[in-house]
Amino acid sequence: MIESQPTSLETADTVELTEFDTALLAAGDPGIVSGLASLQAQNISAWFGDHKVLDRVSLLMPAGKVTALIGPSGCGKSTFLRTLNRMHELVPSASLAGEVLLDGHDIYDASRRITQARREIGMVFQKPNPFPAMSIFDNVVAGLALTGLKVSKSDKADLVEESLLKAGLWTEVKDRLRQAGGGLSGGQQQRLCIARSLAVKPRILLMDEPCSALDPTSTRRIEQTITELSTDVTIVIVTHNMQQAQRVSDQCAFFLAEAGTPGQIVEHGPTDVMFDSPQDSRTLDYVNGRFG
Ligand SMILES: Nc1ncnc2c1ncn2[C@@H]1O[C@H](COP(=O)(O)OP(=O)(O)OP(=O)(O)O)[C@@H](O)[C@H]1O
Repeated sequence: MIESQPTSLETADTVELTEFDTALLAAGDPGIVSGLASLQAQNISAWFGDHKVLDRVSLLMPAGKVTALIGPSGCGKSTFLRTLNRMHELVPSASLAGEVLLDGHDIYDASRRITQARREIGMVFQKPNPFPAMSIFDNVVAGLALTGLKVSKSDKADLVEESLLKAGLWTEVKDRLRQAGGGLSGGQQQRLCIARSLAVKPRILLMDEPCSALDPTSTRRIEQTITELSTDVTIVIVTHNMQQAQRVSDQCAFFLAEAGTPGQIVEHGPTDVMFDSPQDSRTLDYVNGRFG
């Protein structure tokens, strides 16, 4: 089959909530379900303008497991991650081919709304990005309005506690919930961002190098949080830290873009196999730090 680049992003959609979205969400959209889910990328290709950066990448990210995306700089890991919750299309020149199945349903299907994908598939970024002047409490619930979810005032307090507990931050902040999020340490801010993502009850959590701006102690605390979360939410994490991939992930996918070609997955499999006895010598060289 010859693959052609889409002339425009057929997935182009508005990020703003329409009245229709808000009404459906408030009414309890039957299309939005909760609970553990798998994510399956099928033949994902991605472009920025004419520059093809991913070539027919397929990967199953099983429910309740942590999948680590590893590989040298520029091989398309972050781009791939951003195709998994429809963030790639926010770049004006971006285009995409392929499917991303959330529990078997394509998130790019024309009948599905972009807000639904964003609610079910949350994301935590490299640099902690809480709203600095906003209170810790308000930071946690900030995502509710953006995804159109309505929660009563009394339920909000429970949701804040539950989300901070899951993110491993509750005991450190429970007595200062009304203080500004910007007053927390970098590691605490990142756990606050995790709590904010968890408050909308995502089924998948995407994490793009979530510890790269943190010290070793904060990094270990986030890794512990990732391990605890994986019973509730399927996690996909991009990391350059091979020890971290070994510590937190159940399976790894090794990406490579050789000699200017678009990124592809060289191989993927259980983390211990990928580190101890991978099939491809390039994987062995990479995980042993011989390049990248
Ligand atoms: N917004 C953008 N516009 C144009 N090109 C981009 C954009 N973002 C990424 N690219 C290009 O896409 C390719 C893949 O980049 P990407 O950030 O996905 O790789 P990566 O493996 O995540 O790299 P790193 O590990 O350094 O973060 C690179 O060639 C990069 O220059």
